[in-house]
Amino acid sequence: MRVLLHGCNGRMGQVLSRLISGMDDAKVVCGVDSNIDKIINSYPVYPSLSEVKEEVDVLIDFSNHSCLDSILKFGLDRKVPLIICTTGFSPEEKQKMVESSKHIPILNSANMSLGVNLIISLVKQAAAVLYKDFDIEIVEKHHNQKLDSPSGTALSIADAINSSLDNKFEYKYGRYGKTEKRTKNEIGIHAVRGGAIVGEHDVIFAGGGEIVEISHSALSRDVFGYGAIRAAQFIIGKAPGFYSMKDVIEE
Ligand SMILES: NC(=O)C1=CN([C@@H]2O[C@H](COP(=O)(O)OP(=O)(O)OC[C@H]3O[C@@H](n4cnc5c(N)ncnc54)[C@H](OP(=O)(O)O)[C@@H]3O)[C@@H](O)[C@H]2O)C=CC1
Ligand SMILES: O=C(O)C1=N[C@H](C(=O)O)C[C@H](O)C1
Repeated sequence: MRVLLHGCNGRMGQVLSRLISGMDDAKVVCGVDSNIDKIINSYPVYPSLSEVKEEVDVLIDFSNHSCLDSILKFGLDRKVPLIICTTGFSPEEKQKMVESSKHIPILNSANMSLGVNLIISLVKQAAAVLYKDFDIEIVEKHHNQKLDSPSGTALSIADAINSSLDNKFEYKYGRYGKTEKRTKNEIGIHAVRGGAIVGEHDVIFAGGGEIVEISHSALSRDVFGYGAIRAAQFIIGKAPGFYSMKDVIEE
């Protein structure tokens, strides 16, 4: 598998470089990063996708949401499947991905770990049983270099719960300045930023007499890296479409 790493000099790009360098059946053939002076790589690195000369089988992206248009253009022009792991996309940007996936296979997931994708199905089950009597709050914790808040994973968890309950919940991002009581139809979403926290998500179902918590802690970025590699292996040869990690795990 010939991989193009988009965002190759970032934290996740470097994890992917290391993991793929230890594989016999995969190779990073080139990378793209706006910061080309930062790191010496064993493969060519370009400042933009328009300069890439190599033939690749898949593009794995861990960069910034502002790169979306150039990634979609590259995928569409070169007929290359895309694994988009970046977070912080607006609803309009997500819609652009969906439109492009009519022509090429695109997988987008805010969290590539097996564990988070498992808890997404667990929280849906829990919410279906508990939602009438329990308040639902999500707390996410990440390192102090993270740009987007709340995390893409926290939003995916909230969306999973909400879509399984007829989208009747409204999201409340923190409660600064609020002077009224919590209502039944809200999901609270809270972001903590500090130190080197890799990524933690707690989904709290708080009832009158008991609390149920479903939590995930990433102990290393390698879990996201392994998930992205598995997703890349999955998507090569697939028909155009919009895929998720659920498709990878269930194959
Ligand atoms: N789906 C998942 O499982 C995971 C998703 N993520 C997401 O992946 C993204 C990257 O995370 P992380 O690696 O920690 O972030 P980093 O900031 O460490 O890495 C991003 C890299 O992309 C580069 N970059 C930024 N803008 C551009 C551009 N326009 N063109 C080319 N390269 C660009 C950055 O360069 P510069 O330093 O110059 O800005 C940087 O080197 C985030 O959105 C994060 O939330 C992270 C972990 C897991
Ligand atoms: O920026 C990160 O680091 C992470 N971002 C993702 C998110 O926003 O959900 C996934 C992971 O928790 C790490």
